[in-house]
Amino acid sequence: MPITGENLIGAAARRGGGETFRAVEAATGNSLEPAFAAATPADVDQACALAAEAFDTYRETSLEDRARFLEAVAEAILGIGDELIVRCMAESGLPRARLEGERGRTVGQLKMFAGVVRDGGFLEARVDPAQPERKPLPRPDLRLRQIAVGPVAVFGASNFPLAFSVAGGDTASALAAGCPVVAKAHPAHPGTSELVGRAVQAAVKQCGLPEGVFSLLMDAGISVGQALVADPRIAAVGFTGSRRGGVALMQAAAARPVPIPVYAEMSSINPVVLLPAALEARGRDIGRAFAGSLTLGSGQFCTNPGLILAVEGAGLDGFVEAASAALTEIQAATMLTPGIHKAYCAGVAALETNPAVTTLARGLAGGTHQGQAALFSTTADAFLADHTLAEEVFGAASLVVRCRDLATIKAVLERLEGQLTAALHLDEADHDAARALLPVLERRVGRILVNGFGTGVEVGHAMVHGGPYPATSDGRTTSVGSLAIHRFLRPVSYQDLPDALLPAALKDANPLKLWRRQDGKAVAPGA
Ligand SMILES: NC(=O)C1=CN([C@@H]2O[C@H](COP(=O)(O)OP(=O)(O)OC[C@H]3O[C@@H](n4cnc5c(N)ncnc54)[C@H](O)[C@@H]3O)[C@@H](O)[C@H]2O)C=CC1
Ligand SMILES: O=C(O)CCC(=O)C(=O)O
Repeated sequence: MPITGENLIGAAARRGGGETFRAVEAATGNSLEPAFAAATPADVDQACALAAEAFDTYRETSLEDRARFLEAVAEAILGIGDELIVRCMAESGLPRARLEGERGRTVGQLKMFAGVVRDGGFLEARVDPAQPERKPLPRPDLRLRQIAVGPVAVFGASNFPLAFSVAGGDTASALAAGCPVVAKAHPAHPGTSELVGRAVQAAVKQCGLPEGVFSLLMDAGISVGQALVADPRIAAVGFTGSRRGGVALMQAAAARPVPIPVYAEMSSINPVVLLPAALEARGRDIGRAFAGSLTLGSGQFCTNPGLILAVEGAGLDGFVEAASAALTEIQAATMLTPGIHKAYCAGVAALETNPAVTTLARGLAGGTHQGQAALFSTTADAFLADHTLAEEVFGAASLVVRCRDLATIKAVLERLEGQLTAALHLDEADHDAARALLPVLERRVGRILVNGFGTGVEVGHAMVHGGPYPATSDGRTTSVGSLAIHRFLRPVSYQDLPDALLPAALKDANPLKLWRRQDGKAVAPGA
């Protein structure tokens, strides 16, 4: 499939009239063909108009048709073949195996949402039948279902060019909810975005859906994104990226005459707590495993373990020695963009020159665009006194905070901002200590894990990839897993509507065969 550099607006592919830009080969910094042209305000307007036009038809597609559409998108992505992986490797600098795995995750995610749609449970159908005889007042017939919120703007992430981009988790969950999507391609991988966008476009056509169900807009700057979020037809936003970008979109969305929700996944340093018995028994092993997680994908994961908390002592020394030894042998790896590499180097330099911080280890030095791993340490007092030490350094850098005792670990956790994940390394003798930390962690993070690291999010029904601000803009939700669909739904009640006018999910005969809540109790279809 040739990459043309066009915007995909409904069923059309049209060259933008805005500024031109080229993708950059991550490893060399060289420009790649072809030239892309940014969408114009008229393109944004048309994509939003088509999305609004498609909305009422698309949101009432049958559950089976919508599920088949999601599966068709998955098949179309696979149908691109190796060309997708090759282009994505060039644009992102990520290795083949990682991108093949990420493609599998993207396709699996779409198929999982197809299953969620077929199941129909997300509609949360509730029926409170009328009670005309109730005293002192009769009760009306009340029924509730969830409906799609409207067209959703999705911002692809730089660090997951497939699973968190054009047809990634935000798009899959929005389409599953019944929302048309207008995607804004990340300028770090426009060719990958176009290939995936064309696959979605083809699936829309193949399934006979209105063309406005999906559009894809290009821009190397921020004006298309700003226009998209400001457009009155956009009803919600999905975003993964920097805190600055996410906050800018939150502000743009809040400043509209009709504000809309922004679901932004932003920064996180993902504390890892090493508890004493585990540290004593296997500190070195944990250190080696940590070095692997830290440097995965050149550290460009928002789940990257950026902060280690432990009580000082021989166990922690063993961890540090083993982690440092492993890191000094790890090759530097190409980062996603020159900008991200520059930001990483600046973050590392700030830690290196901070008088309260000691450099424990650096990975092997690399080429111009390669990130060199870094491990630092500081004391709890210094960490608590300097808020810059708690800022995300996006890449393979981490800070060990030496604590006096468990109470100090708890005090540090209490002071952290919201996080996506927290990991506890523990043995049975650490259970009491862990029990004391769990309430703090529950308040601070979206996912708590034991004897592992947060990198590599499982896509499933019980996953939360979210967390309190600034990990995300709205800690009540997740951007990964089936619960993500709820970001793009809202409940509507139907009072005393005749059966003929009720949506199928709520009709007396329950034609969709849904589990429903009748008077608050779960009732099986046919019961
Ligand atoms: N925590 C995380 O998951 C991630 C964090 N980052 C951090 O973000 C930095 C920059 O990386 P990017 O991927 O380029 O993220 P970014 O936040 O700068 O950009 C992401 C997307 O949002 C758009 N955007 C950004 N600011 C905007 C604004 N004010 N108005 C409208 N649209 C806007 C961009 O055009 C792009 O499409 C990295 O160096 C890293 O520090 C990046 C990726 C993931
Ligand atoms: O660790 C993962 O699998 C996902 C990480 C993520 O969501 C991100 O880096 O943006």
